Amino acid sequence: MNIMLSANESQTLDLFFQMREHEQVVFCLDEATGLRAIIAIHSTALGPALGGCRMHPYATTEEALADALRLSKGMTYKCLAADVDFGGGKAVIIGNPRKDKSPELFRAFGQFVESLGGRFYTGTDMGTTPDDFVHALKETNCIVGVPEAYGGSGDSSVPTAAGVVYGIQATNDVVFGSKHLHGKTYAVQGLGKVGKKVALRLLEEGADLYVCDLNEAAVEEVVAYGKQIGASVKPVSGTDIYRVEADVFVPCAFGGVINDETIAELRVKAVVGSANNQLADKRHARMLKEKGIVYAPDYIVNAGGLIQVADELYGANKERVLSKTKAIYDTLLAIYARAESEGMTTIEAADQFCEERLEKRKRRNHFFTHQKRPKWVVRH
Ligand SMILES: NC(=O)C1=CN([C@@H]2O[C@H](COP(=O)(O)OP(=O)(O)OC[C@H]3O[C@@H](n4cnc5c(N)ncnc54)[C@H](O)[C@@H]3O)[C@@H](O)[C@H]2O)C=CC1
Ligand SMILES: O=C(O)CCC(=O)C(=O)O
Repeated sequence: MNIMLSANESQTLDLFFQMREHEQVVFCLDEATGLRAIIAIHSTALGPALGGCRMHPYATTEEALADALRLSKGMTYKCLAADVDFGGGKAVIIGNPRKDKSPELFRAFGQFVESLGGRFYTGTDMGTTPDDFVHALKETNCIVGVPEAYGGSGDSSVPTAAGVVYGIQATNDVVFGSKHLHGKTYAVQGLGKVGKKVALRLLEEGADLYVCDLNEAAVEEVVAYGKQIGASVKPVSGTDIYRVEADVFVPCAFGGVINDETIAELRVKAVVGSANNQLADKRHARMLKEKGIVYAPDYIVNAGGLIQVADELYGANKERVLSKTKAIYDTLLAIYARAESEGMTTIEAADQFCEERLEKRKRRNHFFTHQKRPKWVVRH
Protein backbone atom coordinates (compact mmCIF):
# COMPACT_ATOMS: atom_id res chain seq x y z
CA MET A 1 0.00 0.00 0.00
CA ASN A 2 1.24 3.46 -0.84
CA ILE A 3 1.07 5.78 2.18
CA MET A 4 1.12 9.51 1.45
CA LEU A 5 2.25 11.61 4.39
CA SER A 6 0.98 15.10 4.99
CA ALA A 7 3.35 17.65 6.59
CA ASN A 8 1.73 17.07 9.96
CA GLU A 9 2.06 13.33 9.75
CA SER A 10 5.78 13.66 8.96
CA GLN A 11 6.21 15.87 12.00
CA THR A 12 4.44 13.31 14.12
CA LEU A 13 6.73 10.61 12.82
CA ASP A 14 9.66 12.82 13.66
CA LEU A 15 8.43 13.10 17.26
CA PHE A 16 8.13 9.33 17.37
CA PHE A 17 11.72 9.18 16.20
CA GLN A 18 12.80 11.50 19.01
CA MET A 19 11.02 9.38 21.62
CA ARG A 20 12.15 6.06 20.15
CA GLU A 21 13.77 4.97 23.44
CA HIS A 22 10.71 5.98 25.49
CA GLU A 23 7.38 4.35 26.26
CA GLN A 24 5.17 7.41 26.34
CA VAL A 25 5.27 11.18 26.09
CA VAL A 26 2.30 13.28 27.17
CA PHE A 27 1.85 16.90 26.12
CA CYS A 28 -0.32 18.77 28.62
CA LEU A 29 -2.05 22.05 27.75
CA ASP A 30 -4.49 23.95 29.94
CA GLU A 31 -5.20 27.39 28.56
CA ALA A 32 -7.13 28.56 31.61
CA THR A 33 -4.12 28.23 33.91
CA GLY A 34 -1.42 28.68 31.27
CA LEU A 35 -0.09 25.17 31.90
CA ARG A 36 2.18 23.83 29.20
CA ALA A 37 3.88 20.67 30.39
CA ILE A 38 5.47 17.52 29.00
CA ILE A 39 5.53 14.24 30.88
CA ALA A 40 8.05 11.72 29.56
CA ILE A 41 7.94 8.09 30.63
CA HIS A 42 11.13 6.31 29.67
CA SER A 43 10.45 2.90 31.16
CA THR A 44 7.98 1.17 33.46
CA ALA A 45 9.64 -2.23 33.04
CA LEU A 46 10.55 -2.44 36.72
CA GLY A 47 7.73 -0.38 38.23
CA PRO A 48 5.82 2.86 37.80
CA ALA A 49 7.86 5.71 36.39
CA LEU A 50 9.12 8.12 39.03
CA GLY A 51 10.77 11.48 38.58
CA GLY A 52 10.50 15.08 39.62
CA CYS A 53 8.88 17.92 37.74
CA ARG A 54 11.10 20.77 36.56
CA MET A 55 9.79 24.28 35.87
CA HIS A 56 11.90 26.34 33.49
CA PRO A 57 11.29 29.09 30.89
CA TYR A 58 12.36 26.91 27.94
CA ALA A 59 12.85 28.99 24.81
CA THR A 60 11.12 26.39 22.62
CA THR A 61 8.95 23.31 22.94
CA GLU A 62 11.76 21.29 21.33
CA GLU A 63 14.12 22.34 24.11
CA ALA A 64 11.57 21.33 26.74
CA LEU A 65 10.96 17.98 25.05
CA ALA A 66 14.68 17.26 24.76
CA ASP A 67 15.11 18.00 28.47
CA ALA A 68 12.17 15.79 29.46
CA LEU A 69 13.40 12.91 27.31
CA ARG A 70 16.95 13.07 28.61
CA LEU A 71 15.99 13.58 32.24
CA SER A 72 13.50 10.69 32.21
CA LYS A 73 16.01 8.29 30.68
CA GLY A 74 18.46 9.33 33.38
CA MET A 75 15.85 8.42 35.99
CA THR A 76 15.72 4.81 34.73
CA TYR A 77 19.47 4.53 35.32
CA LYS A 78 19.20 6.35 38.65
CA CYS A 79 16.49 3.92 39.83
CA LEU A 80 18.69 0.98 38.86
CA ALA A 81 21.77 2.43 40.55
CA ALA A 82 19.81 3.26 43.72
CA ASP A 83 18.16 -0.18 43.62
CA VAL A 84 14.54 0.98 43.80
CA ASP A 85 11.68 -0.76 41.99
CA PHE A 86 10.59 2.20 39.93
CA GLY A 87 11.12 3.20 36.33
CA GLY A 88 12.30 6.42 34.76
CA GLY A 89 10.02 9.37 34.16
CA LYS A 90 10.20 13.13 34.40
CA ALA A 91 7.98 16.13 33.77
CA VAL A 92 8.78 19.64 32.67
CA ILE A 93 6.55 22.69 32.98
CA ILE A 94 7.33 25.47 30.53
CA GLY A 95 7.30 28.69 32.54
CA ASN A 96 9.25 31.00 34.79
CA PRO A 97 9.23 29.61 38.33
CA ARG A 98 9.51 33.14 39.74
CA LYS A 99 6.51 34.55 37.86
CA ASP A 100 4.28 31.88 36.38
CA LYS A 101 3.31 29.67 39.32
CA SER A 102 -0.22 29.47 40.68
CA PRO A 103 -2.16 26.92 42.73
CA GLU A 104 -4.44 26.37 39.72
CA LEU A 105 -1.52 25.62 37.40
CA PHE A 106 -0.28 22.88 39.73
CA ARG A 107 -3.82 21.50 40.13
CA ALA A 108 -4.13 21.30 36.35
CA PHE A 109 -0.77 19.55 36.24
CA GLY A 110 -2.01 17.14 38.94
CA GLN A 111 -5.03 16.27 36.78
CA PHE A 112 -2.76 15.29 33.90
CA VAL A 113 -0.66 13.14 36.24
CA GLU A 114 -3.85 11.49 37.52
CA SER A 115 -4.91 10.73 33.95
CA LEU A 116 -1.92 8.37 33.71
CA GLY A 117 -3.58 6.05 36.23
CA GLY A 118 -0.51 5.34 38.38
CA ARG A 119 2.04 4.95 35.59
CA PHE A 120 3.86 8.12 36.74
CA TYR A 121 4.71 9.52 40.19
CA THR A 122 6.24 12.95 40.54
CA GLY A 123 7.48 15.65 42.92
CA THR A 124 10.02 18.44 43.00
CA ASP A 125 12.95 19.23 40.75
CA MET A 126 14.68 22.42 39.67
CA GLY A 127 12.25 25.34 39.85
CA THR A 128 9.61 23.58 41.97
CA THR A 129 9.12 23.14 45.73
CA PRO A 130 7.23 20.69 47.97
CA ASP A 131 4.57 23.38 48.58
CA ASP A 132 3.80 23.58 44.85
CA PHE A 133 2.84 19.92 44.89
CA VAL A 134 0.42 20.33 47.79
CA HIS A 135 -1.88 21.81 45.12
CA ALA A 136 -1.27 18.94 42.71
CA LEU A 137 -1.97 16.48 45.54
CA LYS A 138 -5.57 17.72 45.61
CA GLU A 139 -6.00 16.13 42.18
CA THR A 140 -3.89 12.98 42.40
CA ASN A 141 -2.20 10.67 44.87
CA CYS A 142 0.67 10.15 42.47
CA ILE A 143 2.68 12.88 44.17
CA VAL A 144 5.75 12.31 46.35
CA GLY A 145 7.90 14.54 48.51
CA VAL A 146 5.14 16.85 49.79
CA PRO A 147 5.64 18.29 53.29
CA GLU A 148 5.27 15.83 56.16
CA ALA A 149 2.20 17.75 57.36
CA TYR A 150 0.51 16.50 54.17
CA GLY A 151 1.62 12.90 54.63
CA GLY A 152 4.66 13.10 52.38
CA SER A 153 8.32 12.48 53.11
CA GLY A 154 9.17 16.19 53.01
CA ASP A 155 11.85 18.08 51.14
CA SER A 156 13.76 15.50 49.05
CA SER A 157 16.64 17.93 48.51
CA VAL A 158 17.82 17.11 52.06
CA PRO A 159 18.93 13.53 51.20
CA THR A 160 20.00 14.68 47.73
CA ALA A 161 22.43 17.12 49.34
CA ALA A 162 23.57 14.42 51.80
CA GLY A 163 24.23 12.08 48.86
CA VAL A 164 26.27 14.73 47.05
CA VAL A 165 28.41 15.14 50.17
CA TYR A 166 28.94 11.34 50.33
CA GLY A 167 29.90 11.52 46.66
CA ILE A 168 32.45 14.26 47.35
CA GLN A 169 33.89 12.25 50.23
CA ALA A 170 34.28 9.10 48.10
CA THR A 171 35.87 11.17 45.34
CA ASN A 172 38.23 12.93 47.73
CA ASP A 173 39.27 9.50 48.98
CA VAL A 174 40.17 8.39 45.45
CA VAL A 175 41.69 11.66 44.25
CA PHE A 176 43.36 13.08 47.37
CA GLY A 177 43.81 9.92 49.47
CA SER A 178 41.42 11.05 52.23
CA LYS A 179 37.68 11.44 52.35
CA HIS A 180 37.90 14.57 54.48
CA LEU A 181 36.17 17.66 53.19
CA HIS A 182 38.16 20.29 55.07
CA GLY A 183 41.15 22.19 53.80
CA LYS A 184 39.87 22.09 50.24
CA THR A 185 38.27 24.59 47.92
CA TYR A 186 35.02 23.81 46.15
CA ALA A 187 33.40 25.75 43.30
CA VAL A 188 29.63 25.45 43.83
CA GLN A 189 27.38 26.39 40.91
CA GLY A 190 23.77 26.97 41.99
CA LEU A 191 22.67 27.66 45.56
CA GLY A 192 19.10 26.42 45.35
CA LYS A 193 17.46 23.66 47.35
CA VAL A 194 20.37 21.25 46.93
CA GLY A 195 23.37 23.52 46.24
CA LYS A 196 22.83 25.71 49.28
CA LYS A 197 22.65 22.71 51.62
CA VAL A 198 25.83 21.26 50.11
CA ALA A 199 27.61 24.62 50.37
CA LEU A 200 26.65 25.13 54.02
CA ARG A 201 27.74 21.61 54.93
CA LEU A 202 31.11 22.07 53.18
CA LEU A 203 31.63 25.31 55.09
CA GLU A 204 30.77 23.61 58.38
CA GLU A 205 33.39 20.98 57.60
CA GLY A 206 36.09 23.64 57.16
CA ALA A 207 36.15 24.08 53.38
CA ASP A 208 36.52 27.28 51.35
CA LEU A 209 34.12 28.06 48.51
CA TYR A 210 33.66 29.87 45.26
CA VAL A 211 29.95 30.24 44.62
CA CYS A 212 27.64 31.52 41.92
CA ASP A 213 23.89 31.83 41.47
CA LEU A 214 21.55 34.09 39.53
CA ASN A 215 19.71 34.61 42.80
CA GLU A 216 21.72 37.25 44.71
CA ALA A 217 19.90 36.60 47.98
CA ALA A 218 21.06 32.98 47.96
CA VAL A 219 24.66 34.07 47.34
CA GLU A 220 24.47 36.67 50.14
CA GLU A 221 23.14 34.07 52.56
CA VAL A 222 26.05 31.70 51.93
CA VAL A 223 28.60 34.54 52.06
CA ALA A 224 27.13 35.69 55.40
CA TYR A 225 27.32 32.15 56.78
CA GLY A 226 30.96 31.89 55.70
CA LYS A 227 31.75 35.17 57.51
CA GLN A 228 29.97 33.96 60.61
CA ILE A 229 32.10 30.83 60.87
CA GLY A 230 35.34 32.35 59.55
CA ALA A 231 35.46 30.54 56.18
CA SER A 232 36.24 32.05 52.80
CA VAL A 233 33.28 32.33 50.39
CA LYS A 234 34.03 34.17 47.16
CA PRO A 235 31.09 34.95 44.87
CA VAL A 236 32.00 34.73 41.20
CA SER A 237 30.14 35.24 37.94
CA GLY A 238 28.38 32.45 36.05
CA THR A 239 31.28 32.26 33.60
CA ASP A 240 34.12 32.51 36.13
CA ILE A 241 32.83 29.53 38.12
CA TYR A 242 34.40 27.29 35.44
CA ARG A 243 37.75 29.13 35.58
CA VAL A 244 38.54 29.31 39.28
CA GLU A 245 41.33 27.19 40.66
CA ALA A 246 39.65 24.79 43.07
CA ASP A 247 39.80 21.14 44.11
CA VAL A 248 36.27 20.11 43.14
CA PHE A 249 33.67 21.65 40.83
CA VAL A 250 30.18 21.09 42.32
CA PRO A 251 27.48 21.74 39.68
CA CYS A 252 24.07 22.08 41.36
CA ALA A 253 22.06 24.05 38.81
CA PHE A 254 21.36 22.95 35.24
CA GLY A 255 22.59 20.26 32.82
CA GLY A 256 25.10 20.35 29.97
CA VAL A 257 27.68 22.28 32.01
CA ILE A 258 30.48 19.86 31.11
CA ASN A 259 31.09 20.62 27.46
CA ASP A 260 33.90 21.48 25.01
CA GLU A 261 34.20 25.07 26.26
CA THR A 262 34.03 24.44 29.99
CA ILE A 263 36.40 21.45 29.94
CA ALA A 264 39.02 23.69 28.34
CA GLU A 265 38.60 26.11 31.26
CA LEU A 266 38.20 23.83 34.27
CA ARG A 267 41.07 23.94 36.78
CA VAL A 268 39.84 21.33 39.25
CA LYS A 269 40.70 17.74 40.06
CA ALA A 270 37.12 16.42 40.18
CA VAL A 271 33.51 17.15 39.26
CA VAL A 272 30.84 16.03 41.76
CA GLY A 273 27.43 17.66 41.91
CA SER A 274 23.68 17.25 41.96
CA ALA A 275 22.81 18.67 38.54
CA ASN A 276 21.13 16.13 36.28
CA ASN A 277 22.76 15.47 32.89
CA GLN A 278 25.97 17.35 33.60
CA LEU A 279 27.71 15.98 30.50
CA ALA A 280 26.60 17.72 27.32
CA ASP A 281 27.58 14.46 25.62
CA LYS A 282 29.03 11.13 26.80
CA ARG A 283 32.30 11.90 24.98
CA HIS A 284 32.89 14.72 27.46
CA ALA A 285 33.53 12.09 30.14
CA ARG A 286 36.52 10.90 28.10
CA MET A 287 37.74 14.47 27.65
CA LEU A 288 37.62 14.96 31.43
CA LYS A 289 39.49 11.69 31.96
CA GLU A 290 42.17 12.75 29.47
CA LYS A 291 42.56 16.03 31.35
CA GLY A 292 42.99 14.11 34.63
CA ILE A 293 39.67 15.27 36.08
CA VAL A 294 37.64 12.62 37.89
CA TYR A 295 33.93 12.72 37.06
CA ALA A 296 31.39 11.37 39.55
CA PRO A 297 28.41 10.18 37.43
CA ASP A 298 25.54 12.53 38.26
CA TYR A 299 22.84 9.91 38.60
CA ILE A 300 24.87 7.93 41.12
CA VAL A 301 25.64 10.95 43.27
CA ASN A 302 22.27 12.75 43.19
CA ALA A 303 20.06 9.75 44.01
CA GLY A 304 19.30 10.80 47.61
CA GLY A 305 16.01 12.51 46.69
CA LEU A 306 14.89 9.52 44.66
CA ILE A 307 15.80 7.22 47.54
CA GLN A 308 13.62 9.28 49.86
CA VAL A 309 10.56 9.52 47.63
CA ALA A 310 10.80 5.83 46.65
CA ASP A 311 10.90 5.04 50.36
CA GLU A 312 7.37 6.46 50.66
CA LEU A 313 6.36 2.98 49.48
CA TYR A 314 7.10 1.75 52.97
CA GLY A 315 5.99 4.92 54.73
CA ALA A 316 9.06 7.12 54.63
CA ASN A 317 11.47 6.74 57.50
CA LYS A 318 14.29 9.27 57.81
CA GLU A 319 16.81 6.85 59.32
CA ARG A 320 16.20 4.26 56.62
CA VAL A 321 16.49 6.95 53.94
CA LEU A 322 19.76 8.19 55.38
CA SER A 323 21.27 4.73 55.59
CA LYS A 324 20.25 3.97 51.98
CA THR A 325 21.67 7.34 50.91
CA LYS A 326 24.97 6.51 52.63
CA ALA A 327 25.33 3.62 50.17
CA ILE A 328 26.10 6.22 47.49
CA TYR A 329 29.61 6.37 48.97
CA ASP A 330 30.30 2.67 48.34
CA THR A 331 28.46 2.56 45.02
CA LEU A 332 30.61 5.40 43.73
CA LEU A 333 33.83 3.74 44.92
CA ALA A 334 32.74 0.56 43.11
CA ILE A 335 32.11 2.57 39.92
CA TYR A 336 35.53 4.21 40.17
CA ALA A 337 37.16 0.79 40.66
CA ARG A 338 35.28 -0.69 37.68
CA ALA A 339 36.26 2.26 35.46
CA GLU A 340 39.89 1.90 36.49
CA SER A 341 40.10 -1.85 35.96
CA GLU A 342 38.20 -1.82 32.64
CA GLY A 343 39.86 1.32 31.26
CA MET A 344 36.45 2.95 30.90
CA THR A 345 35.17 6.38 31.71
CA THR A 346 33.23 6.58 34.96
CA ILE A 347 29.94 7.15 33.11
CA GLU A 348 30.56 4.07 30.94
CA ALA A 349 31.24 2.07 34.09
CA ALA A 350 28.07 3.41 35.75
CA ASP A 351 25.91 2.69 32.69
CA GLN A 352 27.34 -0.83 32.44
CA PHE A 353 26.63 -1.46 36.14
CA CYS A 354 23.00 -0.33 35.69
CA GLU A 355 22.46 -2.26 32.45
CA GLU A 356 23.74 -5.47 34.06
CA ARG A 357 21.36 -4.92 36.96
CA LEU A 358 18.46 -4.32 34.53
CA GLU A 359 19.15 -7.61 32.78
CA LYS A 360 19.18 -9.51 36.08
CA ARG A 361 16.05 -7.75 37.32
CA LYS A 362 14.08 -8.36 34.15
CA ARG A 363 14.94 -12.05 34.31
CA ARG A 364 14.08 -12.29 37.99
CA ASN A 365 10.69 -10.64 37.56
CA HIS A 366 9.89 -12.86 34.62
CA PHE A 367 11.04 -16.03 36.36
CA PHE A 368 9.26 -15.56 39.66
CA THR A 369 6.02 -13.89 38.75
CA HIS A 370 5.51 -14.22 35.03
CA GLN A 371 4.64 -10.57 35.02
CA LYS A 372 6.85 -7.58 34.69
CA ARG A 373 5.27 -5.34 37.28
CA PRO A 374 5.75 -5.68 41.03
CA LYS A 375 2.48 -6.42 42.80
CA TRP A 376 2.48 -3.55 45.24
CA VAL A 377 0.54 -0.36 44.87
CA VAL A 378 2.37 2.81 45.81
CA ARG A 379 -0.46 4.70 47.46
CA HIS A 380 -4.15 4.06 47.74
N1 LIG B 1 15.91 18.66 44.35
C1 LIG B 1 16.41 17.44 44.35
O1 LIG B 1 16.23 16.66 45.29
C2 LIG B 1 17.20 16.95 43.17
C3 LIG B 1 17.76 17.85 42.27
N2 LIG B 1 18.54 17.37 41.25
C4 LIG B 1 19.15 18.28 40.30
O2 LIG B 1 19.99 19.22 40.99
C5 LIG B 1 19.94 20.50 40.33
C6 LIG B 1 19.48 21.57 41.31
O3 LIG B 1 18.20 21.20 41.79
P1 LIG B 1 17.46 22.07 42.91
O4 LIG B 1 18.45 22.55 43.91
O5 LIG B 1 16.31 21.26 43.35
O6 LIG B 1 16.95 23.28 42.05
P2 LIG B 1 16.56 24.75 42.55
O7 LIG B 1 15.64 25.31 41.54
O8 LIG B 1 16.11 24.74 43.96
O9 LIG B 1 17.98 25.50 42.50
C7 LIG B 1 18.66 25.75 41.32
C8 LIG B 1 19.50 26.99 41.55
O10 LIG B 1 20.31 27.20 40.41
C9 LIG B 1 20.31 28.58 40.15
N3 LIG B 1 20.64 28.82 38.75
C10 LIG B 1 19.86 28.72 37.66
N4 LIG B 1 20.54 29.06 36.57
C11 LIG B 1 21.79 29.37 36.97
C12 LIG B 1 22.95 29.83 36.32
N5 LIG B 1 22.94 30.05 34.99
N6 LIG B 1 24.08 30.04 37.04
C13 LIG B 1 24.06 29.85 38.37
N7 LIG B 1 22.98 29.44 39.07
C14 LIG B 1 21.86 29.21 38.37
C15 LIG B 1 18.90 29.04 40.49
O11 LIG B 1 18.85 30.46 40.72
C16 LIG B 1 18.64 28.23 41.76
O12 LIG B 1 19.05 28.93 42.93
C17 LIG B 1 19.00 20.31 39.13
O13 LIG B 1 19.75 19.96 38.00
C18 LIG B 1 18.12 19.14 39.55
O14 LIG B 1 17.60 18.44 38.45
C19 LIG B 1 18.82 16.04 41.11
C20 LIG B 1 18.30 15.13 41.99
C21 LIG B 1 17.37 15.51 43.04
O1 LIG C 1 13.79 14.23 44.15
C1 LIG C 1 12.68 13.87 43.71
O2 LIG C 1 11.62 14.33 44.15
C2 LIG C 1 12.57 12.83 42.66
C3 LIG C 1 13.85 12.39 42.10
C4 LIG C 1 14.25 13.14 40.88
O3 LIG C 1 13.45 13.69 40.18
C5 LIG C 1 15.65 13.20 40.52
O4 LIG C 1 16.46 12.50 41.15
O5 LIG C 1 16.00 13.93 39.58
